[in-house]
Amino acid sequence: MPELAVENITKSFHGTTVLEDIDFTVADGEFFTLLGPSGCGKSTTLSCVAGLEHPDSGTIRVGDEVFFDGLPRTAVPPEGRNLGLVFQSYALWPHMTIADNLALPLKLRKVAKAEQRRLIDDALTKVDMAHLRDRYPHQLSGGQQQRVALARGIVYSPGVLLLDEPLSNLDAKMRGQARMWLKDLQREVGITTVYVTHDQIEAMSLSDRIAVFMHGRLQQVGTPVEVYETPATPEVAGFIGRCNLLDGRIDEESPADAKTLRVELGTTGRHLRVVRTDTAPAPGEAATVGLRSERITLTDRTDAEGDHADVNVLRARIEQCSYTGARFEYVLTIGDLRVHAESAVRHTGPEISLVIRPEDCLLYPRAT
Ligand SMILES: Nc1ncnc2c1ncn2[C@@H]1O[C@H](COP(=O)(O)OP(=O)(O)OP(=O)(O)O)[C@@H](O)[C@H]1O
Repeated sequence: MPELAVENITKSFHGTTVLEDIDFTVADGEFFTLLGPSGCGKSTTLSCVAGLEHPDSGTIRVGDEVFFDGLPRTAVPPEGRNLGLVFQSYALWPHMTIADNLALPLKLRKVAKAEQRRLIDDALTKVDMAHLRDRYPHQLSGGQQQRVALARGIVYSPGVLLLDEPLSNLDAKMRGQARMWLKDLQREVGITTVYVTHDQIEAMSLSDRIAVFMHGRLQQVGTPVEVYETPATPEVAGFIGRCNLLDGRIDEESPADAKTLRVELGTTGRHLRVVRTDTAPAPGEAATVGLRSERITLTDRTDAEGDHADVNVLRARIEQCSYTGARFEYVLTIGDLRVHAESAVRHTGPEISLVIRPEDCLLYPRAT
């Protein structure tokens, strides 16, 4: 299966731009996720790949086969694209048995009867539903209906599987289980998959690579580790995981040649030493520091503030502490800055020390 390429697509609805210059490629067999908050354009992008919507410009192709081209205008209809589609609503026909629901796309493709039976059994076996082939959709649980919808998406061996929030109707526990078998299924079938979700845990645990969308633009494409460890923008850092975004200014005294920079934190009069990056703002310029809540170490010790053998130590006040079972989540204040932190240990405060490694601080120019 050649790669799926989405090249510079733009799309407006009623004069409002909802996709701006979206550009990515999905490799053969890859699990590729479009992730972002509600309304950022994920589903519209998927619909453009499926042929249910047409971009205003750009190109969508699989290898040399062009599905859409703005110039000259080419638009292959959805049924000509050989894609498997599974949506949040399972869209199974209620008056048909599970086997008949799967037979429908095969009949449309004029597959011989005996072959239909073999393909249906094969697809239902893959999702562990072969024993329920003669039931009707209303006789199945939500999770079982979702498996059937997936079996129907792969029964005719499409070139690419497009999944739009397929697990979002399931409860939290079922979603966790469904994630695991979906990943196993995708590996077993080896099918190129484009997956839409606003759930970062789902994206992180399922994907080979993630495309992070915000306001109709692609912010970053990378592996789960890349988007988590080196988010391209403060927005990506803030969307994936729990990340404090602290406004500051690069200290005028920061030496230009050192590996680290000092950032004055807002108006607190406190400083944080952070690792210098290629895109670091110059001394005196406004900066945003991203600090993941789980990378902050909390200690009751009353170490003096400042640099301590390669770590920062800051004193803070505990404003709130919530017990979530696995850990305690804290809201802390450093002067007028609010910081979220977490720990496996209960600290009663009211004063506490934060230990922060410079390499755990993400540094960005502050957006004006
Ligand atoms: N048919 C349409 N007509 C007008 N506006 C639309 C249409 N479809 C989508 N939009 C708008 O385009 C923007 C992107 O919508 P889209 O459904 O792609 O977002 P999304 O990221 O998938 O969000 P969600 O996670 O809530 O489904 C939104 O502002 C939406 O209101």
